[in-house]
Amino acid sequence: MTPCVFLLSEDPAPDSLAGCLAGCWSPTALLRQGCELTGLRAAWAEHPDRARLWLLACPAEALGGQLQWLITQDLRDAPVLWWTEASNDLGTGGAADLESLAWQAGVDEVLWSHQTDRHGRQFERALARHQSPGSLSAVLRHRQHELGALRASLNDIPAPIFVKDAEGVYTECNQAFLQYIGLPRQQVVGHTVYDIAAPELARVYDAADRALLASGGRQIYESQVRWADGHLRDVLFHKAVFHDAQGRPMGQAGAMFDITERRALERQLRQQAETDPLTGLLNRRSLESQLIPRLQRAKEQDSALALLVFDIDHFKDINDSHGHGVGDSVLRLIATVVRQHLRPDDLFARLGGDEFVVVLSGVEGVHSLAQRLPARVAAQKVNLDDGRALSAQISLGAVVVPAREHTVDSAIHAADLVLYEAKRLGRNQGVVMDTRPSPDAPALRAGSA
Ligand SMILES: Nc1nc2c(ncn2[C@@H]2O[C@H](COP(=O)(O)OP(=O)(O)OP(=O)(O)O)[C@@H](O)[C@H]2O)c(=O)[nH]1
Repeated sequence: MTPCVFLLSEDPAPDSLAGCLAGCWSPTALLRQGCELTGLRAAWAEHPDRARLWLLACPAEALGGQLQWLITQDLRDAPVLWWTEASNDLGTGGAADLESLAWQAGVDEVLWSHQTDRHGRQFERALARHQSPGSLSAVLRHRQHELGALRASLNDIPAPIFVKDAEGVYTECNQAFLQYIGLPRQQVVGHTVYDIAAPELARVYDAADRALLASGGRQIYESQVRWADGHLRDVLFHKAVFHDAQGRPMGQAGAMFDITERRALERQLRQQAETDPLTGLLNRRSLESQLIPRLQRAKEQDSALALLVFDIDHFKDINDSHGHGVGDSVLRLIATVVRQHLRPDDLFARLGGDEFVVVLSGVEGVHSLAQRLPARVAAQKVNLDDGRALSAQISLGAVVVPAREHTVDSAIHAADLVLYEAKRLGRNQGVVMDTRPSPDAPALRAGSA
């Protein structure tokens, strides 16, 4: 049966194509895009029983437009072959990319000009492949259409999406994924995470992939991904295993959600909720939440807790004489000075106003610290606007108490009582009360700066 070939082409069609077609198909069956639409429709309707085929001869940029035109004219019910000139510098990868692009656009088969001979055998074989409904080619065409449509939809989704086989080789990904990691498609599809990510991150992804394949089902986890600009971003992965007809895992598909900004905001909110904004120290609430488990551990080990409470002497006078701004500077300076004398595991909090608490990670050194801190604080100066300098002093009460006898509040209260004692003794000094049941433990020791 003589095929009815509808050629959509630049006008005129390339000579090389015309030459090829002349060998096999009647030129009367060729139509050009420039022809009258009514003429084209008439020609289309005239041959309903003959094998019909669209032959597009256009540059890659025009392909999508031509296919779209066929669809909008309701003329897209015959196979579409795309005849194209392969430029010499395209290379194998470039040709594969172009074919993939053509399939995504809805082309059934790509015919390269250099492969078509002057007798048109290429065209005949392609026609035979595409006109037999049960042929492998028709099935493949159907699949390619589906795949093309799927790829087009995946590319419309803003979240990066990827598909891997059971060996962890990427078999598909969308445009957002390529943009996210900053790699071209050919460096991703056909490769594994070890080819596209730094080894330490690749190991994390690979372990998660293996765990998911072993367990089946779905997986949601957070990890970091190096973005195209080189920065690490926080990413939430949603992944699922897919199976073949026999239920064997074939691979996994995943979507990535960038949660970097959300995590940063959470960190900021958590920090605001846990710290005193003026000094950056822990606030009362987070001191309690960190001290409760520490106290519990000390109880289990039947050990002691060393806790210091201090406040600024006559702080109200500083505020009244120099203003709240200077008072704030004094609070910040004292926080900085005291922090320099603590270890990383010590807890340091501003309870409110001019009252601070330190919980030492061990009891040793509490006496020397209690005596040293008032002297160190008194030695510091806050510069005033008028050129003068102001120094502040603190009074400090410290307790060493058996953990089993105390709650957080009672331990702070015990230290508060010792602080009053320091004030009563003349301020600007630290006093320590050790209530451990030890015969040689000194009950009360005071020291001034
Ligand atoms: N600048 C400043 N002052 C504060 C802040 N919070 C509380 N205050 C002030 O701290 C002062 C605490 O005063 P008092 O509790 O009377 O203590 P004091 O004057 O240090 O007296 P003694 O403790 O007996 O030496 C008050 O004037 C509060 O207004 C703050 O965040 N910044």
